Amino acid sequence: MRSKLLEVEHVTMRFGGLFAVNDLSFSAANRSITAIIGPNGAGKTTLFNCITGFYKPQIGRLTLHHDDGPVLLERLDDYDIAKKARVGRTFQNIRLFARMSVLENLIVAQHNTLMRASALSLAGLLGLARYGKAEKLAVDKARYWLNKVDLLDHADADAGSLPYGSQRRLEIARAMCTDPLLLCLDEPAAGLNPRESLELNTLLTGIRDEHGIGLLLIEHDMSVVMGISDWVVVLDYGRKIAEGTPVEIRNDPAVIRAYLGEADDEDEDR
Ligand SMILES: Nc1ncnc2c1ncn2[C@@H]1O[C@H](COP(=O)(O)OP(=O)(O)OP(=O)(O)O)[C@@H](O)[C@H]1O
Repeated sequence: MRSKLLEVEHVTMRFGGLFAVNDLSFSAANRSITAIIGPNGAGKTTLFNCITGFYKPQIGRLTLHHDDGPVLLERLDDYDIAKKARVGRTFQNIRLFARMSVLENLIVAQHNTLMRASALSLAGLLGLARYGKAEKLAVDKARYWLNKVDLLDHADADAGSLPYGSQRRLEIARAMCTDPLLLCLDEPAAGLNPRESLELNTLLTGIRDEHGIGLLLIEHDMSVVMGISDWVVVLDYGRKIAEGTPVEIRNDPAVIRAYLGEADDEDEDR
């Protein structure tokens, strides 16, 4: 069943006099893919940075609905947003540990769980059973996600040596290893060729359908947005100008105007 997972209420983020996000409200459901689209500079990444704790919005509320109650994201420190609120993220510019192996990148992502099991490393150092079990689970989970993103054969390669499209998939696997309830993806299709974009669509719909989490997606590639989104929110100059299903958004005059930069009536009258 789809229920409200993320609620964004009247969020405003200003940089000096510039309203990067301006009185923005919408919600994203669990078990669904919500795309945030809009022209360059519309405020999409700033919104992600507010959700993931990199920025604190000056106004507004960001609520993540867990089974056992709501979590107010803007009140948490950024590291707690991943750990306690269970919000995962990938970045516009890939941020892997390039000199670590593909598998190691996924183990490091689970460092919180391993640290807990090691009682802050003493048990780990002593090789206690609890730590050994947690370590095995971490490796199993890493291998599960490597298989999902078709990188199991490259587990021992340096992450930095992978082709670009594979690094993008590895970033998604790394985020999934943290067991997020909400996965925020910042332009996951950037730089992918059409075949890789199609594979990405399959991966993301699989995550939605098999793992039952919510995905929030910033994306310029309309084949991805229109192909896999359940709901689309459109921003322009920090404000929401439309939201709806992909079909509704494709035909929305305000959206077409924002993207094509059509002259408004005032300009036409001159
Ligand atoms: N740290 C900052 N300081 C000042 N202005 C900023 C900062 N971050 C973003 N902005 C401005 O806020 C506005 C929104 O930027 P943002 O990066 O959120 O847009 P975007 O929709 O993600 O754009 P793109 O599609 O190009 O990535 C832009 O005008 C940008 O220049």
